[in-house]
Amino acid sequence: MNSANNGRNVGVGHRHGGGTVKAFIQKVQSHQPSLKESLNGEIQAFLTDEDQLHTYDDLTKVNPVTPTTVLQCLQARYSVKVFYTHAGCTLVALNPFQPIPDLYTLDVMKEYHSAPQPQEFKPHIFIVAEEAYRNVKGQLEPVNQSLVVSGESGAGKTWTSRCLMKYYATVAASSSVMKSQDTVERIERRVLDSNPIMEAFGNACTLRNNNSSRFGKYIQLQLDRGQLLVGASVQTYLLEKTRVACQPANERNFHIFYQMMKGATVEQRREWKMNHGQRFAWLPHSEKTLEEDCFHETVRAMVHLGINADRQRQIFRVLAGILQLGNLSFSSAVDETQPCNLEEPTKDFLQKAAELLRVPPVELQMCLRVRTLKAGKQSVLKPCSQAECSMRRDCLAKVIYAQLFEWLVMFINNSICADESTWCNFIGVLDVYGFECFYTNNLEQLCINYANEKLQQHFVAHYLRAQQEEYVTEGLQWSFIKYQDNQSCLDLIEGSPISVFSLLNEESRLNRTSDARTLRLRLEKELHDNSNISWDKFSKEPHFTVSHYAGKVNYQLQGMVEKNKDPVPPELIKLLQKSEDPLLRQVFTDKETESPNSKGLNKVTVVSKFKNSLESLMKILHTTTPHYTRCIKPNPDCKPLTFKKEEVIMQLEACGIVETIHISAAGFPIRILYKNFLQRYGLISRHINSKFRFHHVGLRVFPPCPLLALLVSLTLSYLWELLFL
Ligand SMILES: Nc1ncnc2c1ncn2[C@@H]1O[C@H](COP(=O)(O)OP(=O)(O)OP(=O)(O)O)[C@@H](O)[C@H]1O
Repeated sequence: MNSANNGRNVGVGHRHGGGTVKAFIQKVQSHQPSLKESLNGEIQAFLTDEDQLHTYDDLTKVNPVTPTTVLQCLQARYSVKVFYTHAGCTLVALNPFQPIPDLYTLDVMKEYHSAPQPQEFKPHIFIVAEEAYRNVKGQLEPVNQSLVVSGESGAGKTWTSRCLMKYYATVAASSSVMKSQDTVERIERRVLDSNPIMEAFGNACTLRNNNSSRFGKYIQLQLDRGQLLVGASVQTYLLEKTRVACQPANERNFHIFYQMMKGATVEQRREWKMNHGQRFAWLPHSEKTLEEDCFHETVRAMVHLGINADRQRQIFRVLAGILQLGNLSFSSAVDETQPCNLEEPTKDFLQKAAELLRVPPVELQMCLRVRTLKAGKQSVLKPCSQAECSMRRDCLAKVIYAQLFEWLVMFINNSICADESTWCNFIGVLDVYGFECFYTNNLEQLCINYANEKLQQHFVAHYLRAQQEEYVTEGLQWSFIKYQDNQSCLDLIEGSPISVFSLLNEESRLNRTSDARTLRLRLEKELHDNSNISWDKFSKEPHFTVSHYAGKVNYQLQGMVEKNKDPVPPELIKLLQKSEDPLLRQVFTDKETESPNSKGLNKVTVVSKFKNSLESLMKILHTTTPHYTRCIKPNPDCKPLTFKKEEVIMQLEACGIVETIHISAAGFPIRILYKNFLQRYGLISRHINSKFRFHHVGLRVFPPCPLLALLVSLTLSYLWELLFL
């Protein structure tokens, strides 16, 4: 990242372990060798006390705060199996990659929940949970809370989100007192049961995580006036549907397919037309057994959520139909006027797919091989090329899976969402896919990394920038702490009028086959003076490189525009609308079937849709009190209790943890609006209390007339002071 444009200056003062932050920052910023030497000396002195390093529960107490000292403390803690550490306003969670006995039990939850000052206990995700819960209880604005869990793939976000949900399902249980582990039931049980279903359909085994979420989610836990959990709602973001038809090398498809293969009864296999030992092209690595391959747990959760046996059968039949589609392959046509044929051994799969999806086999075959072009009022049939046939087959599978997933989320919401009149506040848990940088990256990674930029910006705006600006405005003694502001990178991606997204959308709206080189030239012409984007002049592949806050990523342009258009041939939708399967018919009713060349021109592109959904999310986040948890992956191989310094330091730097610690250490740990402070603590002072109370009385008696209200309040408080003080 270009630190020249991203470092911003804002102001400092106050305490910082033994010395002042101001002094420390001055030392770091200075280029005088003597000061540098003295800093090195301080670091060495701090690190010499090796036995003490693991005792730092809060990294703001580390002195001096440098990447080295922070890293050493975290490593020392990890080696004694301490996985949580405060970093000022943020909780750092190191992934142990093995179950830790007694860390998340009911007793531990109770302990944190009933403690008068949970902050005095050992750092834990339950402290974050409890703090948010008490904020709701305290009704201090903003009352609604958001728990933002971030980190790279495999760092532990989903695990952490599950812990948070279990915590609230236990301590805020409305149906039963916490008696035993099994008493979390009814609505709490249903809320928890949404997890295995969404993970079965939305998670997959990737190179970086055996249970990687391939979608983002924001769960709002709805609380009633007594802060009891009465319901929840889930919002999901950008499911990686391409995985259904194309799995990256050495990765798997979504868990649900493997669960079905492994957990089905003989009868189910017969119904799904899955012969024993049958191989499916879209199920690579099915020999691998994971603890996530638990079909019965998914079915049990479905039952709890009210998905009845008939619906379940429909869902699994459709999924089995998708698998059969994956086995279809086409031979090239004899000449362009003839449609491609299905390869002989795969004809049987077409029949099976059609039966499972309950569509006429002849029509299914027709849709996959022949395109209908509209010329005025006339329709012209045009045979598809071999590549187009495969593309249509994949597209059919993707659109079915994506709609099924959407339907499931809607069903889950209907099952767990409380009536609006019954809840008044919420605690939101945000678990979005972590920053991704692969050998080849395309639109999916661009969207995922854009989402991470947005979250980082929320953190920067809410904490790093806003807090320092507030100190300056309030005239407090404060000198500047530099931090990385990723706003310029966000502007590059989503800004107006010219940005990567706007240019991509423009190209997607043109009624012609996209050309990666043209787009590459366009990007370079329009964005050449933006320091956050660059191009490797010697690369043969058209691409662009973005300097994200978490590192540089190369994005390939080949296929990006098509992915952004995400066209679904209208014939496929029409076919599914005719299906005799009630579920398919239901999810495809009302779906647009216009040709992509007509109405489709105005179709919302993938990036526009994603941007809009993220903006809605950001609006919600801005109205809540945020709590940040940074999950850290201590090694890339997911090995238990293995700490690789280089891996950890990169993640700490990417999320600006050192800057966060500086600002937290130097700033005020508790910040409440004066009005709220008075409301909460006014009782302590008789003097303030009388004025404040009577001011309220005045306002209540004469709400439309502030002057009269003021007069009443002044007179009453004067009389009060005269009589009693
Ligand atoms: N606190 C923990 N205790 C024990 N194991 C953990 C913990 N946190 C994470 N893990 C292990 O690490 C694995 C990866 O964690 P998780 O799936 O939560 O990562 P993630 O950040 O959500 O990744 P992705 O972005 O790919 O979805 C888990 O399957 C689990 O085995």
